Amino acid sequence: MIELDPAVYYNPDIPGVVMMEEERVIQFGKQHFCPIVLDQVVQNRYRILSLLGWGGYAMVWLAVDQCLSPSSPSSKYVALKIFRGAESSNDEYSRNEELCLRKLMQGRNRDDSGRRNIIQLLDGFDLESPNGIHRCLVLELAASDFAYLVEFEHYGFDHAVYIFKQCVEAVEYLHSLGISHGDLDLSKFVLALPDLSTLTEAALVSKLWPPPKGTVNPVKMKDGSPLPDGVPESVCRPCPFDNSKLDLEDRQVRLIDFGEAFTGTKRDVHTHSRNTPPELIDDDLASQSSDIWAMGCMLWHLMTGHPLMSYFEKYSPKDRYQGQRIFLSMSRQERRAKMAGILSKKLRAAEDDEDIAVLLDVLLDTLEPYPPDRPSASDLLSHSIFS
Ligand SMILES: Nc1ncnc2c1ncn2[C@@H]1O[C@H](COP(=O)(O)OP(=O)(O)OP(=O)(O)O)[C@@H](O)[C@H]1O
Repeated sequence: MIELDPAVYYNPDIPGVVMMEEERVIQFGKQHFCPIVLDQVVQNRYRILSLLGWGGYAMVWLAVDQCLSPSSPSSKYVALKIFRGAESSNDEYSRNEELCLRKLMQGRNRDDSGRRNIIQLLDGFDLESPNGIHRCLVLELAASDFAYLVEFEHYGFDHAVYIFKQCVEAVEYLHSLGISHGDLDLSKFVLALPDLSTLTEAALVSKLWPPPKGTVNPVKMKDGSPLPDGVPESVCRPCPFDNSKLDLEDRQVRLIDFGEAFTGTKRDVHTHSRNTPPELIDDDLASQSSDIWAMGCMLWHLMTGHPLMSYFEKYSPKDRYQGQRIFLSMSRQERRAKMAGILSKKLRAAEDDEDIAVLLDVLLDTLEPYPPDRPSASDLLSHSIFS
């Protein structure tokens, strides 16, 4: 039998490794990701148990806090969001996220609906590697994000509305403190976990899929030379929680990733392209109303399992905003008719069904082309869809 070499090769030209199964390049080198391996202890305190996920700016790891004291505000198991290396500890992107989270932790009352739907920041520190200074945020640990979950789970109308209401509450809380998220998408809402602190490490890790140790690939150089500084000895794939192994009676939602957040209005905000509002396509200013447009796109995604604008695209578009442009070229009535047809099939209901009518009202209001015509997050909360 031929033995397959499990190694992945570091390519200094990228610089990074290509993760074939994930169809992704993970960059290591100056100002790229921090070289972290499983079982490593970070800050003499957090031992790494698994990779949970990655984005453009950071890798997020599951860790156990080895220095937990009864007075500590932290939890036994946490998520460590470790940013790319920066030249100084004042990196704009990570600072922005941290400052915003700190403001959100301090604002309004602890028990406010909305505040509890924001991921908790527990601590923050700098970590040095040959790749630079990495800001590291210690966050409340959560399960998978909803963009991933809707691929496998179908939510009926009531369940989707229940989840969406929590998303709106989180955004209303943010907006009440003058902050816009700037990058709302289903992938930014994660499922809260029940208290797992009584579990042993082995029991906790058994709730992840795939098992983390099985995803580890050694990293080598093609020519057999030693790895350059800043490249980890091994890489692994994300192993999020497997919902079927969790007790998730009451589905609570948490909003994550405040790297694009801003106050007031802002140009050049990097939204997910499937949720980019018309004002940003036109290179105009983003505002709280831009978040509301994204909420409309998300509500559709949650109800149907697919991004809204993909239903408006024709063939394989070269223009990444083709869906939005076609959507905007239609009148409100034409949009309503097209969306009603799709929703009635997806939700197995008649086009004039009451649930569909109220859902279409929310969708069309949030997706008004002109930003001032969209409702605020607090207007949305008093909509009859939630009553
Ligand atoms: N607190 C958490 N608990 C569990 N998993 C998390 C947590 N925070 C983030 N993740 C996972 O890590 C992934 C990347 O996190 P995040 O979106 O914050 O990174 P990012 O680099 O800022 O992303 P982007 O490039 O989209 O801005 C998420 O999609 C999610 O799967």
